[in-house]
Amino acid sequence: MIELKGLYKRYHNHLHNEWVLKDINLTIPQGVSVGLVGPNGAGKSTLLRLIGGMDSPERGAVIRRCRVSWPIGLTGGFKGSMTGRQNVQFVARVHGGGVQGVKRVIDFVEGFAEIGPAFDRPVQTYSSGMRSRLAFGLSLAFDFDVYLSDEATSVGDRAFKAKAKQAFRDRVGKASLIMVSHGEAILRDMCQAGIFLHQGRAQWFDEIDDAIAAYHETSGMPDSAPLRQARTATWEARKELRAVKAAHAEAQAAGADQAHLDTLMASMTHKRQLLRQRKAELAAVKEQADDDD
Ligand SMILES: Nc1ncnc2c1ncn2[C@@H]1O[C@H](COP(=O)(O)OP(=O)(O)OP(=O)(O)O)[C@@H](O)[C@H]1O
Repeated sequence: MIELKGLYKRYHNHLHNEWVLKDINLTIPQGVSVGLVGPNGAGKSTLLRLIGGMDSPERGAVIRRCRVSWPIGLTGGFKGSMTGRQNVQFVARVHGGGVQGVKRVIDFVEGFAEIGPAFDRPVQTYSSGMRSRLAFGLSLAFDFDVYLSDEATSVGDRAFKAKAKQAFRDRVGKASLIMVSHGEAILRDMCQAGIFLHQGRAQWFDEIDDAIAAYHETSGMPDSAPLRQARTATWEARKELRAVKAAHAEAQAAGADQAHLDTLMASMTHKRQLLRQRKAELAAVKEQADDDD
């Protein structure tokens, strides 16, 4: 669980002296993945940095009752003159875990980043995509309860993004995600709840769809009734699929008999088909809405 208590944040410079965040009070429950939404400059990245402890609030407190990662893909912390391997080794040592732990982290990052011999070259010779691969691998090498992800820092090519997404999916049930993205599809895909940031204030929504709808509402492009309906139907289908997946994982862990597992598998296939159908319907409604504009 993460508690945000009376958070205030502003930056002091010649351009900026306004509150970016004003009196934010929220509790993020354990195991719930959350998307941060809001317009450019609303303070999403700022809030994520405060949650991760990369920056401190002017007033208030962030109480972390779990292990929280640094923002995934953050490349700023690497030492350019050291190789990828040396950088990873350094972070792994700082985190403890002994010789075996350090070796496990290095092996994981080398395998995950897939940058070949460049792993043994100085980081200052890397392209931004290569740095990003190294940083992603490094974040995912540690078992955090909550991973932070900011699209501003998590660049990478398509194939690599898919790999990172899969890595998150594999952790569902074990860890959760707090994510900043303007990509609504990825937010819907990865998050259950949402925080909508607007004019320094934060509003919590149990459903990411409702947070996105609130954002659309205030940005002057409210969703039409058919679009809202199609979104809700897609959301319901996604929720049902998640529930069956969780039941299957639980049954498997508890050593349930094969017949029960088969029934759950069949149900999963059905729910997947249903979700595909709902997504297609949603895409059609969106296309219609775009044509009407
Ligand atoms: N280091 C900084 N120094 C001064 N001002 C900053 C700094 N970081 C952010 N800001 C300002 O704080 C406000 C919130 O920025 P932030 O990056 O948190 O917003 P955001 O919602 O993540 O935006 P975007 O969607 O454009 O990425 C902006 O007005 C920005 O200019």
